[in-house]
Amino acid sequence: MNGRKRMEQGGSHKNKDAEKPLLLVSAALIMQENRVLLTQRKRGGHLALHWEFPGGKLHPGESPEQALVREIEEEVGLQIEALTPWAFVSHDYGTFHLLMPLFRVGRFYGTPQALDVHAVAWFELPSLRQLTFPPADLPLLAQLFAEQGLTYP
Ligand SMILES: Nc1nc2c([nH]c(=O)n2[C@@H]2O[C@H](COP(=O)(O)OP(=O)(O)OP(=O)(O)O)[C@@H](O)[C@H]2O)c(=O)[nH]1
Repeated sequence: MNGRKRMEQGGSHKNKDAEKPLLLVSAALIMQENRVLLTQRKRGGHLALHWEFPGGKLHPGESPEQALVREIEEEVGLQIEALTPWAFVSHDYGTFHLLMPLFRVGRFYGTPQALDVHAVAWFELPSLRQLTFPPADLPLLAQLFAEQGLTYP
């Protein structure tokens, strides 16, 4: 069976041995003048009101890059280009396992709007220490800070 046939709605597929869904999510590192663009998750549901890197689940048949272009347009109304793989997360959330590539965005067009998120905002790196992030994001934040010669938290 090929990878596409094993995909389920919402970008997840079964890990045959553990029977734990693998959730495939694509996320964006969008930076401008030393500030990073983050979105805040909606009220209710998983990790409500946590800040995170904008992005979302892969739809069946999409590449991570295609999913990210679609999600960023839907969530914050930006058109993004020149995606470069930067890091990835592999995190066990208990009921599912998250696999999330984070792409650095080379170019974007438009002004961020909170279209399908609770909020969207630009943050100076040190101010990220005051925000609440999903546990899966902590290694990404450490890597982002280290790149700028800073430590997280
Ligand atoms: N976009 C994004 N998702 C993340 C990050 N960190 C992290 O753990 N996730 C997890 O990856 C999944 C993202 O999928 P999503 O945003 O489409 O999930 P959702 O539950 O809001 O979608 P849904 O309402 O369509 O079901 C969530 O389980 C979320 O908790 C991150 O930095 N960015």
